[in-house]
Amino acid sequence: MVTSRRTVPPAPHQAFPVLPGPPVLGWARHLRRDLLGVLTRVSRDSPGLAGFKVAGQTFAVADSPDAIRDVLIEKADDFDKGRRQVNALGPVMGKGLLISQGELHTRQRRLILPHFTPRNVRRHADHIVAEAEHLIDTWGDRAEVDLLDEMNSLTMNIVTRLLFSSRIEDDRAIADAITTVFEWEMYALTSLFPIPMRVPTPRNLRARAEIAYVRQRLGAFVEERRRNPGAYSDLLTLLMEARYEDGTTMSEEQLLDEVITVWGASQETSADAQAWTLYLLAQHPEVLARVRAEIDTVLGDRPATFADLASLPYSLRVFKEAMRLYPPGAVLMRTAVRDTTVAGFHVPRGTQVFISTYTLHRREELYPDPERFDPDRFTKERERVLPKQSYLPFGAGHHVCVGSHLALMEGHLLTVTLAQRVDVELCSDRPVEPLLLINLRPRGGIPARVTRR
Ligand code: HEM
Repeated sequence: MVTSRRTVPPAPHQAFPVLPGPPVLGWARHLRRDLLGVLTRVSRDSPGLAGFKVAGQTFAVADSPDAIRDVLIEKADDFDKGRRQVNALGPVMGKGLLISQGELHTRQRRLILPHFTPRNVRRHADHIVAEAEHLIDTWGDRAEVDLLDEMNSLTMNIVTRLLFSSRIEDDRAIADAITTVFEWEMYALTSLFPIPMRVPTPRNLRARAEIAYVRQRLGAFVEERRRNPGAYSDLLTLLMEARYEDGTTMSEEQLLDEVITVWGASQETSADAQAWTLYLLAQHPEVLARVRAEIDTVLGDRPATFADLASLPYSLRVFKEAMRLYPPGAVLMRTAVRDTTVAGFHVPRGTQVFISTYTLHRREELYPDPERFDPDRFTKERERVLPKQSYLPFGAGHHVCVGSHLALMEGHLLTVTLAQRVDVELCSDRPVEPLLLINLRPRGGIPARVTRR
């Protein structure tokens, strides 16, 4: 049965509890080095909203369905993305959807969302499976690989193909550039006093160069399209042709910001989710056996199509459960723009709130024995009785993931295709730790042997 940890509601205007920390700088050092650790400690006895201090400033952590519902939905107008987040992500994404706000955000979402409805993402299913089969071919009969690298190049090829009808062949350079950019963004998000990008420190100069590289690589696709209109029919074409209510199209700059946002928001998240899914399957042969039994019945040896997915429910549960344990968007951030209340607690204007899906997804009262990998938590019957906002791999509210239908379809197809075609054996028994680098990736990658079945 699902129960709430909090039994007595807080008195009106009561402050949320704050975790005692080291004197003076508080949790500053931990914030940079081990944000997940801090969130886990804050969450331990938290009534859903609790805080920790960094150099006299209080950060709040929301990780119960009630508290998260208030921040992201009920009182969403009392929060914005905050200066820290806009400063950290703005140099890459400009005014793209993920960090734009207010009217611009509403207008852009209206333009972009129709291209990602369940009906419209179906057409990408065959491309996704073809890219997975192509990757598996490159492994031959047997190979030693890093699953994270491989999933990164797979999802990069998928999104590049959907957006640009093309491949980014030398993807290592762009993947490394993205890692450097994410490192800079984490620094800007979690440092006490991050030095703004415009100041030419060695760290900033390195990040600037990589950002310029990524924007230039993706910008080249847009330029090519301008030179050859009519030659393609892909997501970029649809975004270029999309019209606002007044009949105009996106400006050149806004288009590039949105392309980079969609590309950036979809690529690494999907790679991390898939790498964690393979990792968990490799450790749970009984789960893998059920996935394969389902595949044998429905597909045999033929490739999966969109039409098969409804008959492969267990494989989808596996992917969902992997994202419960390792949600790529493990921490979302918001800032209170006025005094407000969250889960009954007073939250002063200016408070930065970490929405921790990582600890939400591990709350014992929602997910008994939370560390256990148990895909049957997501049977239809059990999903139906989960309280709303208990499972948030795609966030919620105004900024909920635009690509959630595409991401679920992609994760489902890739889980099926990889389980169908290869055996995965981990090279080490040591548990792989999660690393929060904007997204939740496996720290140090996942070395593994893949063998064609
Ligand atoms: C497993 C894969 C994915 C995960 C876990 C994921 C997760 C998320 C989360 C948690 C947010 C909300 C961020 C916030 O509230 O601050 C988000 C936003 C977003 N996602 Fe995804 N995402 C995934 C795949 C995709 C894909 C395939 C696309 C491609 C279209 C995409 C595009 C976006 C965009 C554009 C936003 C910003 C929406 C807005 O701010 O209005 N994502 N995603």
